[in-house]
Amino acid sequence: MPERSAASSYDVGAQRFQRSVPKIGAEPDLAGPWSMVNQSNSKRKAVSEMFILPEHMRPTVTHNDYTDLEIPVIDVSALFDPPQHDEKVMEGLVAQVRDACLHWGFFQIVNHGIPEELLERFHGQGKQFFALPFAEKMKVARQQGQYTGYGHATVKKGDVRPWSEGFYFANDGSTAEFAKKLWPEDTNDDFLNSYSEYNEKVQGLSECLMRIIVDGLDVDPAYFETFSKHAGGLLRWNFYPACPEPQKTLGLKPHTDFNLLTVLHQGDVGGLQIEKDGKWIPVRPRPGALAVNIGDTLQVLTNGKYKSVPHQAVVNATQSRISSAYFYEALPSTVIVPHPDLVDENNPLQYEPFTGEAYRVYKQTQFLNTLEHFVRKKPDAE
Ligand SMILES: O=C(O)CCC(=O)C(=O)O
Ligand SMILES: [Fe+2]
Repeated sequence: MPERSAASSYDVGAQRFQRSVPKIGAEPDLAGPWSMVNQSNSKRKAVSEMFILPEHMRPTVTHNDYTDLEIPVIDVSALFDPPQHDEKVMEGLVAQVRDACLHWGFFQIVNHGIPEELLERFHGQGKQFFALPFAEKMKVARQQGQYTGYGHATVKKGDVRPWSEGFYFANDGSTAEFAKKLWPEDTNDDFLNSYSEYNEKVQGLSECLMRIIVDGLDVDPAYFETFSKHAGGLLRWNFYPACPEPQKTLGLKPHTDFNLLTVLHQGDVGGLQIEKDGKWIPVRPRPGALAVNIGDTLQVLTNGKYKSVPHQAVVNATQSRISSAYFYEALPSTVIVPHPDLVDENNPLQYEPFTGEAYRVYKQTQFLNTLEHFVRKKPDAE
């Protein structure tokens, strides 16, 4: 249960909704970062108790147990090449994306226009950052009420620790501040440049993806502009050190993402798993490809038509791994309400209105199934 809560209400059309919304209570978990616990002896043979999950929560499928199940891989070059004016090619792309959103909530993309060199350069900076001594990294620790910096925004005191560390970036000047704290003598241009180049490219790509995702819904696209017009993104590096007992812990516990859509650079080591029909499916990394998943906000805007896919990250005994997740999201203050054209007698309104802010806060208390908190109660239960 949240420690503190506040009532908040939104007016939407003629209706007024009241929600109990927890305040930002999650303290940055200074007891948590992986390197603090493991700084003195990262080669130890056993995993500290605080990372060990109860048996029923442990991973059931290893990081590289790839199956033949066809996770969609979509060539999106039509977004950039001259064929974008060729209706047939665009229609084909929209149809593939629509199919993936309906059946998977997830797909991989190739020929997406972000150079592999840039992906590698940005990851290289991540590797250097996480290799810094713990005390150095703590100079940029996430502060209470903030979403940027070093730490895990979704981990609370008392949780079993994830076998990972995170670093959150926002495009608001905080990255330059972090660079100054980490490298006061010389602000490490490579760190700042690779972040801003990658951020700009991945933001542009997310905008294009959002447009083709919306095109596949066959509804008035203008409605979505309210949410995507001011959309921005939070970026997170996830670092998963090699783990002596990978079967007892998880790099990231099962969750859905909160936002419109996520563009993930998996790196070249497996670890990402998505849930499909009640089974965990490892996603085989493809050189240069990016993974895309639908987030909870888009699930709500489509009134549940497109599903936000549950996913998790497992770790392995020999290789560390780094991933970068770009969370393309509506302005946190925007009230999220399903598209009216997707609500009818056969598809009743599924969610109560909420803001991204309220959702983010709630996510800190409940990592998986966060959206359940905002599911509309059946009229007879009201
Ligand atoms: O690292 C991964 O493969 C998954 C990352 C992820 O799910 C996240 O950052 O939300
Ligand atoms: Fe995620």
